[in-house]
Amino acid sequence: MTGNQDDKGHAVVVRNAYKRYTKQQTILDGLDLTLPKNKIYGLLGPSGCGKTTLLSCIVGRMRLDYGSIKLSATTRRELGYMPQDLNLHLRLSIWETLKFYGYLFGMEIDEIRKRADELIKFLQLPPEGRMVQDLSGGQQRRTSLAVALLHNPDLLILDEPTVGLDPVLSKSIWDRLVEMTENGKTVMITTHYIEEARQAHIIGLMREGVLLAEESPASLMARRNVDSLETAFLQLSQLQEHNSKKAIEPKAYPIGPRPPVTLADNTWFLPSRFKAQVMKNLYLLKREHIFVAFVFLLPIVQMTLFNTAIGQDPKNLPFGVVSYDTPNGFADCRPDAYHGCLLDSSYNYSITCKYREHLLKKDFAVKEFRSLEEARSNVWHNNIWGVIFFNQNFTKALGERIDKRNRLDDETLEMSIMDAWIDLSNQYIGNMVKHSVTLGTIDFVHDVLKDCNITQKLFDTPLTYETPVYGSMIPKFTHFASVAMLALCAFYLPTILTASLMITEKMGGLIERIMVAGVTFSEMTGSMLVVQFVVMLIQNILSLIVMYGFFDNPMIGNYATVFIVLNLLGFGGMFFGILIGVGCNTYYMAAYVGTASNLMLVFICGLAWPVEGAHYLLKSVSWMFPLTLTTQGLRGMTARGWPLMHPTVLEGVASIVVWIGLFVLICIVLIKTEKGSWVSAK
Ligand SMILES: Nc1ncnc2c1ncn2[C@@H]1O[C@H](COP(=O)(O)OP(=O)(O)OP(=O)(O)O)[C@@H](O)[C@H]1O
Repeated sequence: MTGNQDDKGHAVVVRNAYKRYTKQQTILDGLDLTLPKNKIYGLLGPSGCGKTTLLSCIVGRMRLDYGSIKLSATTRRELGYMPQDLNLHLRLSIWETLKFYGYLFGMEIDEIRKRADELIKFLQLPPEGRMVQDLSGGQQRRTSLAVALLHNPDLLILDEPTVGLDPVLSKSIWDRLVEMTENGKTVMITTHYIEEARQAHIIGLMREGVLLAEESPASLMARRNVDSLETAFLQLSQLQEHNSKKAIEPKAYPIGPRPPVTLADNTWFLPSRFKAQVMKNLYLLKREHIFVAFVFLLPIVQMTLFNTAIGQDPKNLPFGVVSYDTPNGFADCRPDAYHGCLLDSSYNYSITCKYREHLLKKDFAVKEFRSLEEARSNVWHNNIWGVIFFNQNFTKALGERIDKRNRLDDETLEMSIMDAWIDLSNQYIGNMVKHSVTLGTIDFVHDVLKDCNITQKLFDTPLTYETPVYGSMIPKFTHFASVAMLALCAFYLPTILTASLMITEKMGGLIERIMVAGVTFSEMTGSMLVVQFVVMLIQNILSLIVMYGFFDNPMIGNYATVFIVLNLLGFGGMFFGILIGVGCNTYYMAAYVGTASNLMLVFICGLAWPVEGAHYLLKSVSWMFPLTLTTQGLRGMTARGWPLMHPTVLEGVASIVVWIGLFVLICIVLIKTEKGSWVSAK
């Protein structure tokens, strides 16, 4: 910020400051403020007049719309800030909080210990192991004040530090502030207790976005000829109201440069601040036993549920059989009796008994009906999934069909055919029933031919499927979807965790406070990534163990390379979570974005159904989405044993790397254009 020569010797100089949140209300209306060094400046004004807004702009938490702010402080360490709201991590103890902020300000542990002991005593704080959330409101505010005083800053900005304190403690705080100014410090303080501000060296009376007065309490009262600050303020307010009624032209709102408050250590990355953030994240994680257990249990539960609930063929489906070929129904079926070749003259049994055996082998719950009408009525009433019907003399007709083949009359051919009626309202079960009945019938015919020593191939379609090049002879849906499930979890579990952590910190104003302490976006996200990287590694290991160790999913590739690609997806998920955190200010919004994108990716990226089957327009853009190519690469690695250097796998890796870059880019654009932000205030 620029200033002139007169600004030398001043700790804070605000010139022609304008700020508004909405066009309807101007909060700072060309405000000028001067705070000389080594003084206490008491900023007073009615509730809602803009005191907090002004302080937020001074500490760099927000930016003016127009005007300038100059600080004598050149580094963040020289600035101490106590916001109006608590803005502290509730799940940290007093000591952990002080240690965290101490490290943020580059202090050594011995120094932090010494200052913490002194402040805990001075501010009468409870034992340092107590969590902030378990403190009373007053104790929380005192902890907040301790954080502002911890690093012994040259410039202290305190937003209502004495609210809710008993008068004795309040007085001792004021005494301490006076003492600090005698030792070269400067203090700016807001308070609702106007008379309390008598101890300030300068008073700024703020109203309707400007300062009505800026002078020492004594001269302020003397000039108005009153003996209380309250009365002086009242008089000035009345005068301002009178003058503003006379003003005819509304003032234009200026548009122009608004450089941010920049302090020397506002560098993009400082290892000490990064370390402090990592430490804080670990403290928080350590405290959340149940949450951590949940985070690690989630992939196990997801993978187990997926493998046990999805993709398995339904068993014991009720299926009807009507056989007019057995006069007394299946009661006549005696397994020892119907062995042998049905072409033999001694063969006197219904072959449909054998067919029933094959249906049972296909895990159908076979129900016998004596009439076709009754059976079909049961299909109609959803009691059975279908019915198969055998004509009278089916055994004889089948025997003739095998024996005579090309000399068969139409009637016998017709009699040797079974008819089936199937409920196809449920596509998956219907197809599965059809498939099982067909397979059962093929097995049955093979069995019959074998008993008669006739080569089975004679009655087969002229096509043989040899051992598959990749995959198993009977592919399962789970084999297709297992990789999709892995990819989805690897991407979304970190997304959920990152987005929720960011929004928690954002909503509590925590990010804003640590930002004032100098923490940058890269340090904050970097520290999150480090902690979450470990979480992600464990989650992905657990997912792989359950998916391939406990369940029979195809895995002929290299576990290490699959693991690497999964973790890349995890990084993609983390950066997507950061983007959600930057773009959304509430959990609701984040939940909607997360859920909507999840569903969209499942459909677009070929996770629930092969991309090859999608609409051609969708198919042509599907590859662009984050999970499509990477999942295809992973599928090739697990089911086909492709190495990391296989072109398709490399395409998948490149795709997620590009997406990570894109997420970072969008975050940066959102922050720079202030459309989204990693803090709530703007
Ligand atoms: N994020 C925001 N969006 C819109 N309006 C806001 C926002 N923050 C504050 N305001 C409005 O700006 C005005 C000034 O608020 P500010 O918190 O700066 O006042 P204050 O003087 O500190 O009040 P108090 O003494 O009650 O803390 C208020 O009318 C408030 O409603």
